[in-house]
Amino acid sequence: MKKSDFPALDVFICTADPYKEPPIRLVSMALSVMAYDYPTEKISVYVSDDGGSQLTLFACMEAAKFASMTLPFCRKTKIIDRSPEAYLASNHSWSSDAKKIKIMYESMKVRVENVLNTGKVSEEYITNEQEHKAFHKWTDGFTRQDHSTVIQVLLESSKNKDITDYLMPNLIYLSRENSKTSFHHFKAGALNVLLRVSAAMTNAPVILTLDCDMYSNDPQTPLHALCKLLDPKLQSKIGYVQFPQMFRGINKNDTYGSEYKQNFQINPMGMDGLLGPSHVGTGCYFNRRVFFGGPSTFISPEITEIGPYHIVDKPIQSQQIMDLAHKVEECNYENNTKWGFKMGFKYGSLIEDHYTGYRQHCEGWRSIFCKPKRPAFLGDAPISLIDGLNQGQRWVIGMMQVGFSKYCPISFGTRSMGLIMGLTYAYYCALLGRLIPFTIYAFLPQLALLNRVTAFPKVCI
Ligand SMILES: O=c1ccn([C@@H]2O[C@H](COP(=O)(O)OP(=O)(O)O[C@H]3O[C@H](CO)[C@@H](O)[C@H](O)[C@H]3O)[C@@H](O)[C@H]2O)c(=O)[nH]1
Ligand SMILES: [Mn+2]
Repeated sequence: MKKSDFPALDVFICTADPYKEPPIRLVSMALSVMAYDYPTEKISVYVSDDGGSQLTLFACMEAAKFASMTLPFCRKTKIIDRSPEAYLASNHSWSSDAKKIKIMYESMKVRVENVLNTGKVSEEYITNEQEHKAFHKWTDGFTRQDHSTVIQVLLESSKNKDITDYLMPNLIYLSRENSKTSFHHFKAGALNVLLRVSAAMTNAPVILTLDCDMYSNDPQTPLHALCKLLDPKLQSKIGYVQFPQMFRGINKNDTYGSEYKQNFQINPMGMDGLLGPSHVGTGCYFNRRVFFGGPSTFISPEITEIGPYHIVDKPIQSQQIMDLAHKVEECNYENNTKWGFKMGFKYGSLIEDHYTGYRQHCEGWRSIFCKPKRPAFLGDAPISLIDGLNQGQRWVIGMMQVGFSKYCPISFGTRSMGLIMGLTYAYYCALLGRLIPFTIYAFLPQLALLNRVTAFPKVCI
């Protein structure tokens, strides 16, 4: 396949709180994707900010400026670590260009962290009229739960060039409209807004979804994914290509079991022999069509321009495109539509990723597991006990919501996907069953000890 025939790629990065998810990490994530070994003008990065924070917008603006220096550097030196944070921490030769990048990165980091510490973007950091206008949207009444839309195009591929006069990717910041009176459906809601806004602006046939607490660890990843996604024998049925979630910074013994090797690496290998791995929320390349009904039952969205077959033929910032993007993003837009139920990411479970992948398998889609030797993405796992427990609790409740819904894997799943695949998903719902032996195990030894009863068989030596 010629490079010019590569499909366009829309990348979604979700963030929700600048204090829990440091914006400098988000910057690394965005830069590592913008520097993919892929035709730059075909990449569009959308950052969804559910925190509605000007601090996050500021970090994205810094990323856009920094990119015009680092993208040519990455192209020239062909370094593998494209996340500046990972590159600067690695062992490599310090050419004068690398030293310059280091100085620039560090001063950017100081600015981003200063803004975070003071809680606002001070005048000295605002460099032009356009930025001024963008930050003016944060009026007094602007709160995280109640605010109007912010869509800010920070880089436009057809206009912005890097310092070597080379095209840049698109970079768009988006904070969806939020109101106390309408329900926002957490990350699933954010992803559905991203699906519609990106359809209005670029409508790439391939979508990559990412969490902000990670970075791309291999610039060849889109090529690995596309080899599978565009396989001519299976293409019409492949919904997504899932990479495993892998982590950095976990201590040697993984004290809190945060690596979840079984869920992220072992089970998907087995499922790959059936209809394919479940979706794990991040590091996943989707065929855009998978969000609009099964492979042979296309569901058309309420506006044809946001359907998967529409070709965008106007510049991103043209009035018509911006009007459409604002319209499909409003918080009441989904009322009386099929979004979240028949279309897009599915609502109804705390683990929208697992549930959406499951429903797509039921609709007849296949998925593929892709685990190259070098981890494609590296993320942060919860490292404190409380965070680990909270995450586990959320996952178990989410699985239970699927198990007790009308789409229960044992009844609905086995009918739609076959017995084994249905049981594979049922296994996840049954995780709650562990509650009983775990609780007994937590209390029984202590009770036995206090009552001087032997709970375990005696060892005969
Ligand atoms: O209202 C919200 C809440 C969360 N997020 C984002 O969703 C992602 C995941 O949230 P996190 O709190 O990090 O949850 P984890 O349990 O660590 O995430 C795992 O589990 C989630 C639910 O199954 C998946 O969505 C994730 O991809 C998967 O990594 C983060 O990037 C958040 O910024 C939003 O965009 N909006
Ligand atoms: Mn996370």
